[in-house]
Amino acid sequence: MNETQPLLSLEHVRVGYPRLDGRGWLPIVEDLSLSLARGDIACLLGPSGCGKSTILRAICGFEALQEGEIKLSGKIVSSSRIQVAPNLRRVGMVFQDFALFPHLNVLGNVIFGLRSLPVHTQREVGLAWLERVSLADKADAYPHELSGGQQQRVALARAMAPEPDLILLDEPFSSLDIDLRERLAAEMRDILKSNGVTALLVTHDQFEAFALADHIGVMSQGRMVQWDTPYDLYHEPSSRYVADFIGRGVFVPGTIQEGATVEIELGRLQLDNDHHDPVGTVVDVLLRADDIQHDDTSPLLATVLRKTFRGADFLYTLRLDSGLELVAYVPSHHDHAVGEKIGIRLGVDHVVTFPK
Ligand SMILES: Nc1ncnc2c1ncn2[C@@H]1O[C@H](COP(=O)(O)OP(=O)(O)OP(=O)(O)O)[C@@H](O)[C@H]1O
Repeated sequence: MNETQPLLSLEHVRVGYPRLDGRGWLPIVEDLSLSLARGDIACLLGPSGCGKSTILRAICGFEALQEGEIKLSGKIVSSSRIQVAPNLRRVGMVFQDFALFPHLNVLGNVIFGLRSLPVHTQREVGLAWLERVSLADKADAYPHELSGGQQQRVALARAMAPEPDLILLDEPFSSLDIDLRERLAAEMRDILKSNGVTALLVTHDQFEAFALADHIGVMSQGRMVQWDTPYDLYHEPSSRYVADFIGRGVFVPGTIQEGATVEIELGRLQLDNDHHDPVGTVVDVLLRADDIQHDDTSPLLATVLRKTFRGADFLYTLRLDSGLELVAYVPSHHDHAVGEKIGIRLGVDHVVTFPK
């Protein structure tokens, strides 16, 4: 096994579905490349219909490629000419609806993919997996007797028991309530990491992606627009699309000034050393909700236009006298009324600009 070789790589992959009128193909995934190291957890994030599930299906071997290649451990498993059967790929899949077998008990579900092993080994492996997902006491229960979160963990154990090289998870938490989702996302990361499993997950919930993934790929209309760590995706979005899609924020106009700074209505901000726009260039500056801080002593006042209670904080939408609108996370004990003026100041750590 070559340790430096990616476990999964997609190179210029193109997938389409036949058009209903029979005239050619409807392009769904276009020129998509990505690579995943052994033990990494990655997440595809993007709006509904951008082709995330189609990519998972292509990696599993359920969809053929029109162009490009998919390699697992360096070996081509899909191309326009090669299509290795799904059951020979050593890829496990957890679907959105878990798809547990209702007539099998929990242990029966988990050992479903182990039929080539002796019966006592199947049982041993199955029980060990139930232990890992904290469901050892539910081995004899049937799926309908379990909560959504428990069913989800059975589905995960079932997919992991045959020790696939790669596990694919298609919106595994989408049918669960929000508290459970957050907890399970963290649990899932621990289970995957402690077992050294490589995983690719699809979601359209960015917080789920942040909680789980080492790398996130943001997609738009079948293309990968940025493949990065969660931190860099948030702090260094490469396009307006990504900046808009990830986190809350607004774009405010600014002008590049001497000394690698940018002047915006709220003050002057220091740019990174690698910023090369000439002085006088008009740009848009990304101001995240966490770049605006509430400060009662600040002379800079903004009117509260809207507020959303989020538990620990409020998301305030604010308007300056000039009409410029901003968003700000403010600790929730600062409970100001809509229409009230509050003091704010800039607390930008890393300035991101985009061409106007
Ligand atoms: N079997 C199919 N035949 C024709 N079109 C399909 C088929 N499956 C999916 N599509 C279309 O392909 C596009 C991408 O679908 P896909 O399920 O990959 O998107 P997604 O990003 O996973 O969306 P969501 O987040 O809503 O699940 C959609 O426009 C969908 O209607």
